[in-house]
Amino acid sequence: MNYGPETEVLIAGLREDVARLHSELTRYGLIAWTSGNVSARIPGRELFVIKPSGVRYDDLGPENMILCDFDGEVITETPGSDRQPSSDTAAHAYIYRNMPQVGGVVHTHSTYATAWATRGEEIPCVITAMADEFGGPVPVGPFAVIGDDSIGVGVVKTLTGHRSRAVLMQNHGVFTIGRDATDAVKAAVMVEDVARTVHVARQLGDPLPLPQESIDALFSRYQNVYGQAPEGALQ
Ligand SMILES: O=C(CO)[C@@H](O)[C@H](O)COP(=O)(O)O
Repeated sequence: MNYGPETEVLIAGLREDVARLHSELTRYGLIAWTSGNVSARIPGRELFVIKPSGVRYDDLGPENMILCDFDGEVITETPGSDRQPSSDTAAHAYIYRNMPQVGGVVHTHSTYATAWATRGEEIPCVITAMADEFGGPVPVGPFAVIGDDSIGVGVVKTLTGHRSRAVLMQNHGVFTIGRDATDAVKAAVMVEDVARTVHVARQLGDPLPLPQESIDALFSRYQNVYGQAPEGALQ
């Protein structure tokens, strides 16, 4: 299948990005063995690229990322199409179909965030870094078994209209969304960081809540002012 020169260049670039971004999950200790996955939407097309299922991270490359449509079907006769796509492909596809502002999706079983998910407990917004990055608590999504739309349905239901780009899927792990795949990977890194900090704080006592007006002000600054080229909140 050929989508024309402009789209083919986009697809090639996103294959490179998604393959490289998987190494960020190992770099930040967010995955074990072949767990987790990253995908990126092809702008302007009902297509996305995602990792192949169960392939070691050291063996991932642009050529084995898999191009799928928004029904989660592999586009045949494209690089990587000889393998099975991620077992979360249906979830990623559902998110792209139902959240047009989302350009990237990440799933991990990162330790501290997944520990919060096992309790079905949201991470309370008690540090300024959470206000900056998530605009409030990191919410919990419903328990859902892998393999069909149900995880995607839970992610979309929880995150639509929510400031957070991360959701703790009960008894399973983390899903994050972003403007692009890099943004979603950042959310996965940051949710594990804050999950760990708040977990440690809770071992020593009761963390003090942040005033809502401070959370709002911190989120607005971080999303609209912080850094070199702020792009504003995702939603
Ligand atoms: O949670 C699960 C399996 O229960 C999956 O999300 C794995 O963590 C990654 O699967 P692949 O992307 O390699 O298929």
